Amino acid sequence: MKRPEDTRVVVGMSGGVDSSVTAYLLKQQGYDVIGIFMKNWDDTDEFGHCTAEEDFQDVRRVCDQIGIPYYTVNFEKEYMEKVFQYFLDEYRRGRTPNPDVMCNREIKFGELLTKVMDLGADYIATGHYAQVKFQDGEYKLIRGKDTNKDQTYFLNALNQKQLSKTMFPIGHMSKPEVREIAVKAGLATAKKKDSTGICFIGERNFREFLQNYLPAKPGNIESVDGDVVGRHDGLMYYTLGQRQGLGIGGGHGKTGEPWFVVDKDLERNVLIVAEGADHPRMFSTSLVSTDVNWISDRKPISTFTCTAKFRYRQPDQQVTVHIRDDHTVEVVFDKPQKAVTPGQAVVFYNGEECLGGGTIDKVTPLDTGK
Ligand SMILES: Nc1ncnc2c1ncn2[C@@H]1O[C@H](COP(=O)(O)OP(=O)(O)OP(=O)(O)O)[C@@H](O)[C@H]1O
Repeated sequence: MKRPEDTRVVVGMSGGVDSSVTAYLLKQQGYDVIGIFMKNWDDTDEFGHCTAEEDFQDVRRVCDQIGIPYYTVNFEKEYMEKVFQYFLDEYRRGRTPNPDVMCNREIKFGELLTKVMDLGADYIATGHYAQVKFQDGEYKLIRGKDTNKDQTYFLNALNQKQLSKTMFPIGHMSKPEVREIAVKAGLATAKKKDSTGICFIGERNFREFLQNYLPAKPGNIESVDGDVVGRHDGLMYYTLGQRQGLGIGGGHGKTGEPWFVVDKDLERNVLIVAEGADHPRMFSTSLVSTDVNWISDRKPISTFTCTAKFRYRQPDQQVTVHIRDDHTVEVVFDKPQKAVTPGQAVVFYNGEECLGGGTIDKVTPLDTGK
């Protein structure tokens, strides 16, 4: 084991409070710390205003305060090719993608990690709420201690090589603890608001954003009984389980309850809706994923039980995983699940350990006898 002063750690700094505290703590612990800011997206608006530039100014301030050198790297081209194209392709296929999983695998722990190693670093560190532990001869990805903030869901596509080079220095803390450290240390970002939403969209209107890249194809909205109940302005704007924005009002239905999206018929360009938040058509009993990543090199080879999440922040659900081949699994739910959405990630857990995950490809609807 190298001593901290001989260990170079490059911290991915976003200009937010979490990565600021990450850098601060590592410096306090005596590591040779360097800050690095990635620019992945040009968001300069018509007034020349750019949030990436403001974020970089915050990185600069914090690094000066802590007394560490900092760099900036531009991965706009790589981000466009590896994350944004995938994001658009998934929407084209009528799915609801999760760009954060891809960004972690391809950019933060792909391009950035490679760059960091070029800078002669031993480790990359980020402000993710997750933990890496070396146990039984391998690296394990463990949930962040703050269950409210745990980000292992987005880190499910990492492998042993990436985890062996990764530190999550705030993973054993709660968000209020992290803020308190930032305040006590007087860091420039101590009071900065948390970022929300998909990073390249930011606070912008999602519909307007998507419209710039994908042509919207209007079509019919049909009820589960096949009646036309309205028009939609493009399937990509809707996600399964969604209530608002159907614009069909009441009066068409049988029960007078609000309408919810239960399916998308891509071939006919039809949005299928049903009345009521718990309509049986919204439920499924199993799913298939064809791009599963197992974090351990000792991959499961036969059926096993564990818990899983089908969306971020969902409570864990009990499932049985049937291994079909190296990357394909069928996941059978103990209880029918609501609005399991193709394109989103299914992520597996054994207690506190994240085992890996994949993209939800197909779901089996609950047999409603219809
Ligand atoms: N533009 C960037 N450049 C370098 N590292 C980044 C960048 N964006 C995010 N990261 C790293 O990835 C981590 C998780 O990113 P996420 O977008 O979830 O940020 P966050 O939870 O809001 O954290 P923060 O408060 O640091 O912004 C950050 O803490 C940071 O270490």
